[in-house]
Amino acid sequence: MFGKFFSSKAETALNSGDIKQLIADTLTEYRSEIFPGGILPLCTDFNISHQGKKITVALTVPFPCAFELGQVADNLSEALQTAVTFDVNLQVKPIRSHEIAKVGNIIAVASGKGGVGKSTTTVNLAYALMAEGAKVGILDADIYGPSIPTMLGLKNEKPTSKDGKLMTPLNAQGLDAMSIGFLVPDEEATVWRGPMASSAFSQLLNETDWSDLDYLLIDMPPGTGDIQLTLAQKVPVAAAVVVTTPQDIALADAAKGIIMFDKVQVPVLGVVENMSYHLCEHCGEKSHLFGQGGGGDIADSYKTRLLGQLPLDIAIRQDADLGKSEIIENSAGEIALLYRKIARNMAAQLFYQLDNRSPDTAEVITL
Ligand SMILES: Nc1ncnc2c1ncn2[C@@H]1O[C@H](COP(=O)(O)OP(=O)(O)OP(=O)(O)O)[C@@H](O)[C@H]1O
Repeated sequence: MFGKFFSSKAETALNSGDIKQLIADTLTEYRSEIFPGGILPLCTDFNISHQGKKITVALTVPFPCAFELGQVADNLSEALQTAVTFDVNLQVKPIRSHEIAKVGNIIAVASGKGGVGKSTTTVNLAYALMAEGAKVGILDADIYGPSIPTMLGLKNEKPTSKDGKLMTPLNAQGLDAMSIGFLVPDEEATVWRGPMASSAFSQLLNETDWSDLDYLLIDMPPGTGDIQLTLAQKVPVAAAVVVTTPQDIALADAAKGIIMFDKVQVPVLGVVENMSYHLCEHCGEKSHLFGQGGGGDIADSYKTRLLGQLPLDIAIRQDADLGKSEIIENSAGEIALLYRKIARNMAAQLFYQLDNRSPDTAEVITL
């Protein structure tokens, strides 16, 4: 794209009109998994300004995508031999209306089978969405085995209340977090029966003073029984993501999860295949310990998509145990980038699946 433009301009220097056109063309013609129709047609605001040799492109986008926009800005800087920075304003539209103040889209993270890494994935996707530019909260609905407090490094913390009515969520390096594990000892919640567990969960959701959030991720209890069905029905969930591992038994349960959300008319954004492969730390060879291709097959069979695959990696397990996340600890590492890609896919899917209006084309404002 750049080559075509520059060769047509031959030896002449680019004026500010040319630069504006090049940036607009680049953003219009750019294609990727999350921008199948380009970037500019999705922007509700777009403005280019020059300060000396620096060019700032201000744009408003409907889902978080900081990493990809950063790459586009780098390519433009190189092509124009001038520093191009994007000033990104994120405006995520709430898809489903509900009464929970200040919360945008609620996304359930579910798994048919226990132990597939659902909570680990929820925490990392929450940090990944944040790294991509969104304001994010996490609500632990895994009443019978709340692991979120440990994974966020908040094991012995307790929420407080400013007004004696609403609880202030805990802050985990920028994430709003709430869990039954903050309020009652694990042994106590384990013996609760279905109705008590679901009313405790409703209270957590409704009586928390959430910050302004673009997304609230809910770590669902594993399985597809009554409690999961009740939660899926009662909570105003905009969409769901199903986490699985590639083993047949996990895939069969993941399918049940997709069917459950279908039944309650909650759209499934896609499947995340966790522990997909292991990379040998010596030779770098990829081995598929639990089988290959299962997540993609199940996504195809149930007309959803594979949002991404994550390795079985000791760093993921160690971080989870220590209340850390690769997205913060090693933000440029391969694992952090994989989670961020899945987070972008998930957010983009939510936008495309549920917002089928043909997007307005933003006007290009003069330099
Ligand atoms: N990709 C991964 N690589 C290595 N270890 C992982 C990975 N994902 C999860 N784990 C580890 O697997 C174990 C189970 O993970 P986790 O608690 O997230 O599963 P879960 O599906 O939420 O379980 P449940 O809902 O049944 O409590 C944890 O020790 C976690 O650190």
